[in-house]
Amino acid sequence: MAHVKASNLLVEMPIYELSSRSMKLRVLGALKNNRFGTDGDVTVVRALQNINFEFRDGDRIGLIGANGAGKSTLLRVLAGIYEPTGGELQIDGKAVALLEMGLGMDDTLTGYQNIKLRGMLLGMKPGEVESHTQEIAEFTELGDYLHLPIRTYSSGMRIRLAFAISTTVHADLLLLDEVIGVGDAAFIEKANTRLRNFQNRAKIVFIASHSGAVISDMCNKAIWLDGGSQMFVGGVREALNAYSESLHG
Ligand SMILES: Nc1ncnc2c1ncn2[C@@H]1O[C@H](COP(=O)(O)OP(=O)(O)OP(=O)(O)O)[C@@H](O)[C@H]1O
Repeated sequence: MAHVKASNLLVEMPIYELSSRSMKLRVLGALKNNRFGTDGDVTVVRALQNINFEFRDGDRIGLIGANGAGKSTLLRVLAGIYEPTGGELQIDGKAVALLEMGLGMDDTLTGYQNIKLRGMLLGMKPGEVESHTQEIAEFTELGDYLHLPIRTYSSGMRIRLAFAISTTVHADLLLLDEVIGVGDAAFIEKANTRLRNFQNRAKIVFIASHSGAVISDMCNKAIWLDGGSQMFVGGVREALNAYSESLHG
C-alpha cells in the first residue's frame, strides 16, 4: 500500500544574492507578508509552509493555485529533489516524477546507453531494462538515432526518449506537472495514451495544473495553495470553488 503524509511541512530557499543589508531591508520591507524571513545572515523565501495532508492508494490529488503558489515546489519535495527544511514528510512507496525528465541523461552516451542508465537510475534492474528496451525504442520512433550520442538530438527527441523511459518504470507515487511538452503534434496523442496508462498503474498521483477541467477530470482530491500556504485540502469541487471565489472576490 502506498501512503504519503506531510506534517507542518516547511520548505525555505536561501536567496544568497541579497547580500547587502540595505537590499535585504528593502526586500523584506517591500514584501510585507510572511513569505520572507532570515536564517542567520541569509534571506530566505518560504516556498511552502504549514503544509498538512495524508493520502493513500487510489487518491488523485490536484494541486491548484496562482503562479508562485508553491505547486512545483511541492512536487519537487515529494520527488526528493528538495529537502524539507522543517516538519515531516513520510512517503511509503516509490515516487517517480515526470518533471525535468532530461536530468540524469548523459550527452556523451547513445540513446540505447541512456535507456540503460536512466532506467537503472529510476530503480529498474538490468534484466528489466533489457526486457523493455525494444518497446521503449519503438515508442520513441528515433530509429537509428538511438545508436548516436544524444548530444546530436533535438530537444524534442531528448524529451521523447526521457518520457518513454520514465513511463516504463513502476511508480507507487506519480508526480506530474500538467505541462510536460512531450514533443510535436503527432507524438502528443501517443504520449497522452501512454501517460494515461502510466497514471492508471500508479497508486497515488499528484498533478499540478492551472486547468480546472483537467483537475475535475483526473482528480478526486485537491490542494489549493496560495503564497506557499495551504488554503484548502479536500474535495475537488470545494477546492476549485474556494479558489475561484478568492479570484473573483
Ligand atoms: N530555487 C528557488 N529559489 C528561491 N525561490 C524559489 C525557488 N524555487 C521556487 N521559489 C519560490 O517559491 C515560490 C513557489 O514557486 P513554485 O514554482 O513552486 O510555484 P508554482 O505554484 O509552481 O507556480 P507556477 O504556477 O508559476 O508554475 C515562488 O515564490 C518562487 O519564487
